[in-house]
Amino acid sequence: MRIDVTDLSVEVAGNRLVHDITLRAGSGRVVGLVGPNGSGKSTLLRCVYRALRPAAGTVRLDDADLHAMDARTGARLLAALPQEASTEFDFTVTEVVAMGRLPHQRGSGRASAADRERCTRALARVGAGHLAGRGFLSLSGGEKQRVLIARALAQDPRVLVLDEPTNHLDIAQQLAVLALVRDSGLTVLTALHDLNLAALHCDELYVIDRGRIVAAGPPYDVLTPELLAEVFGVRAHRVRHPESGAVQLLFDRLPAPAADS
Ligand SMILES: Nc1ncnc2c1ncn2[C@@H]1O[C@H](COP(=O)(O)OP(=O)(O)OP(=O)(O)O)[C@@H](O)[C@H]1O
Repeated sequence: MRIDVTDLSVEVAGNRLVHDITLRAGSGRVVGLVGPNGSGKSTLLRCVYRALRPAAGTVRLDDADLHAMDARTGARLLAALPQEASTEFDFTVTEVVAMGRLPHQRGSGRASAADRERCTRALARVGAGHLAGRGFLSLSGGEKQRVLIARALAQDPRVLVLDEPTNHLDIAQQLAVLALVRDSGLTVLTALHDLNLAALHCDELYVIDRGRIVAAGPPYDVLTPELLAEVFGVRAHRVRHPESGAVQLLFDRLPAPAADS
């Protein structure tokens, strides 16, 4: 299933934070959204997963307008990992993951054996099966993140929208989660801070700066030293991974501008 964002603008409290964004994640593609702090990544993604309504423009899944769908239909197609997921109550891990099944349940809303099986499998896929009986609030940041990814997988969506899925994860878990996301075969739109992880795991990248898309394409074409200086204010040197050949970046601070004499 394809995600098409067309001419999307988003306003929060009367401020336009995201301007005229058009992007596409083709079916089964992993598309990364990168940009400096405060550039609008979360605001854009929140509108894609319907926590915000667009001020203008559309988000479509194949040809269906996501913001015109009822909540249950939308939740069967799209699962999200928000950046700051708050669970106010101390649910168990099993209960949190089971929330992912709600869009599929009718009537009593009771989980079936098949629902429970899906939840167990989703937890196992993120290596968190041993946490099933724990209280969610007692988990470490990385453990919480994995449980929330399991909830999104248990939702059995066609499309995943992820805001910083590697937050709080150690390096082994970062690589494991991104490999899992890739291997899911789902269409993925994900914000990532780590440009090297983005280069390794994404088919295409969109770069957002001050609420506007400023570059798009395959990682090697997008992550140029010129763009990284311009948008992120860093000096970057590109190398090839010695085994995979993937582009990787080495960073330095840009030299300070010469003082006026
Ligand atoms: N409710 C709000 N009212 C006013 N400004 C807001 C509000 N929410 C977000 N902003 C501002 O909008 C801009 C974009 O925020 P957003 O969270 O989308 O950026 P981001 O790219 O996800 O940042 P980060 O990488 O730091 O997570 C920021 O300058 C932020 O301060």
